[in-house]
Amino acid sequence: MSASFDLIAAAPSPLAENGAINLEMVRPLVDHLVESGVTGLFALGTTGECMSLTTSERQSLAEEFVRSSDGRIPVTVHVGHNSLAEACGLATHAKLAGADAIAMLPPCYFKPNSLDAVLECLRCVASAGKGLPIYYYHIPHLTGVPVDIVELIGRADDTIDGFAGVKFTSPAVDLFQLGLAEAGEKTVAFGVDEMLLSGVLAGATMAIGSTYNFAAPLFLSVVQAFQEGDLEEARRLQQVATSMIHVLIRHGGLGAIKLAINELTVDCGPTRLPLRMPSGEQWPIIREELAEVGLFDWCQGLASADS
Ligand SMILES: CC(=O)N[C@@H]([C@@H](O)[C@H](O)[C@H](O)CO)[C@@H](O)CC(=O)C(=O)O
Repeated sequence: MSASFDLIAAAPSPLAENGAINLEMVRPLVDHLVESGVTGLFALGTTGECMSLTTSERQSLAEEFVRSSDGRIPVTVHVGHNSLAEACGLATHAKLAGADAIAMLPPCYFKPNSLDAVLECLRCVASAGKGLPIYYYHIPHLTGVPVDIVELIGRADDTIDGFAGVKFTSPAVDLFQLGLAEAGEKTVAFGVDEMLLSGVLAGATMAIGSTYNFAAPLFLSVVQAFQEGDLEEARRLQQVATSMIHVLIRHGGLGAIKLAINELTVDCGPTRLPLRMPSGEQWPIIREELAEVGLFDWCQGLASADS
């Protein structure tokens, strides 16, 4: 690839069959991610089921992700929490654990009702992170906290030490903001895998997503085709990726994505309620549909994974 592009895997949190965190599977997962071509990992975010874990479990997993990476790829730890006090504690812990950056979802039960309130929360957590780069995690369709990210970037850049940019996981209608934000020289990490090419066209130079855990080669090919000026090939490859994601959404969304990660890379165990995972018996059907849309043509290593 000519220009640099950061494809970052939103890592699942490995759990044992009884639902307890499984620290032993973190290193095998990180080893796989390092080999897969991703340039970073995002721990304890949505894919990591952050809101279903206790603070102590999140701290233990954060430590193990950092230890397992051992400097091979940067580790960003999501620290957002409905309790700002807990979020600040997680931010300080991430700093002490050696994380490379942190990210913060806004509190989403008692929701900040203005950009000023969002910035106040971000400032608290940034300060607790003691200078760690911090990204605002913008996912309004799940948090119910709408933010104009161009305005947020402008205000945060001037007033919040360590502010590094936005993790932008928002429906298409906001996509125009991404291009404007990129112009502001702050990093906007695009978080909608099924629209990666649209994000790249809008100017994104970083993407964070769940399906990059097992399909990084396919998505890296999308970006490479675009950078080489072959828009038709980039669109064709994006269509394979989007069809793949559609299969997984039809079979259960994040639960099906974690099942695919388990079956195609490293076994990270079940999801925690309220998330549900398709049963193992479903996998041959899902795998067949993934093969039909061409996933395994682009991820050779996966084709050999046990069906
Ligand atoms: C709502 C959601 O889970 N979005 C995912 C996407 O990667 C998503 O799984 C993918 O686009 C398929 O819909 C990521 O943006 C989430 C993420 O990066 C994280 O785990 O924090």
